[in-house]
Amino acid sequence: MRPASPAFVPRPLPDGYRFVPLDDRRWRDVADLDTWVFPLGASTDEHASEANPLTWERTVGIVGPGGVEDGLAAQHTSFPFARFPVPGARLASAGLSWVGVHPQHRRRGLASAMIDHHFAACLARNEALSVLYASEYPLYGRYGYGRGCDDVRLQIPRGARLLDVPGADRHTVRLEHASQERHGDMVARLHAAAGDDVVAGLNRPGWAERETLPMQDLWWDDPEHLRGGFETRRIVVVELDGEPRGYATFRRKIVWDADGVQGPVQVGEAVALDAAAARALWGVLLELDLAGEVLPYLLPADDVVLSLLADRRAARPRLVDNLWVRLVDVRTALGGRRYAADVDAVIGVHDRRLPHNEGAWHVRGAAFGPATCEPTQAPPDLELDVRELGSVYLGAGSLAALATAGLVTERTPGALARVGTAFGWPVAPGASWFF
Ligand SMILES: CC(=O)SCCNC(=O)CCNC(=O)[C@H](O)C(C)(C)COP(=O)(O)OP(=O)(O)OC[C@H]1O[C@@H](n2cnc3c(N)ncnc32)[C@H](O)[C@@H]1OP(=O)(O)O
Repeated sequence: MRPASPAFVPRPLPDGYRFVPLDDRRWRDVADLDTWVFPLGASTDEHASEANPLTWERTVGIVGPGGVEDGLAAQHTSFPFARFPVPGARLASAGLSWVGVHPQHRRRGLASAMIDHHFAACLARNEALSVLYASEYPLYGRYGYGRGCDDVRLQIPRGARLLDVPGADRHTVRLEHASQERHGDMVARLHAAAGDDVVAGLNRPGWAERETLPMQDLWWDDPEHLRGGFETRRIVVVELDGEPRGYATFRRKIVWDADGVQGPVQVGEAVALDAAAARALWGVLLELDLAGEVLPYLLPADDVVLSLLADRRAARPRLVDNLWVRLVDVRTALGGRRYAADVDAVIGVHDRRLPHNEGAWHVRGAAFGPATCEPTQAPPDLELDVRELGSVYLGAGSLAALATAGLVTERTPGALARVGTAFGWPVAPGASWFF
């Protein structure tokens, strides 16, 4: 054991600002600030008429010196992921989102105070992790978030050849307008099943489910200003003996030019329960008439389509940062995941913001079995900042690579290889939807 750490004291707001709780009556103010923060092209009225994805008790505003009448100076919310997938397990986590400061009030510490407020709320709710999509890459490292995984974006030429998979041609295909009423349950069921058991009992870390109704409403909402000239959302469902085995949402846009008629097809979320279903699904997506290229995004870095494409290079794969991860409670987070190799190591963690995370942690567990994490006074085998821990936590990233950049220090020879192997995971992490 070691002496208790000093308590976490959230950074205060600048003079004249105060936090305010928000509820349904403030939805228009929240939507209005959102139009200032994210210039999406919707008017306040249009934005306020869209599905409200917020859980109010997790949504906090800031008002400035002018008081409530001046509207909101800043706001943030978080999505409740009670069952967020981490390697081999699930942990209560908070999906931080809607972080925004009115341009009138920027660069005076409002966001920093909000992030501390968020960490305090996570600790009070026993959420060991906070995860997010970063609007701009440099924003969140300073708060201890690490780039937890990448997703892959593709530009697949229409008609690109796919490898044959036995049984694919036994599937039937339905092409329909995507509808929450009609497809909501099927999509939720297949999405969850695809993340739980990617292969032989291995889950996909980061594969966040849309756990609450507001999250589902957010995903299904299809406002015109977010379509960028594309059609309304469509869905392809592949079935075997009448049972859905995969789906993909997509939108098309027609382009008429001197080369003829062609256009992009955006693929929103593509999920299949096995290789044959995936082959059937992508076979349809790549053969849509009047298409030039097919543009899936938010695919995990090991998505099945990458292995099915006969010419992967022609699909011009590009890696983009997906979820960012912050260990708010290192002890629960390190003890709450599983490891891909036996682990028995002391990890020294530096955390300038959350003092209870600072210090040495003894992590023990057998390969793919439950693990424990206890504070210790033993000397660390490895030392790193909590940000680097976030970037390897979901099983992507590499401690060795971070060490080459001086971001991880090996104190016990061999620890980097052993612990780095244990932190990996055979299935690439990634989330399939923006929150
Ligand atoms: C999970 C999500 O919700 S992602 C969405 C984030 N929101 C957006 O991108 C919306 C547009 N931007 C904004 O609303 C604001 O500029 C925010 C939220 C990014 C920052 O708010 P501010 O109140 O100005 O930030 P604050 O004054 O607390 O600055 C914190 C630090 O971040 C830095 N910072 C702020 N904005 C940026 C930026 N766009 N790029 C790089 N650094 C930035 C500041 O320089 C400061 O650095 P320091 O800690 O070294 O002093």
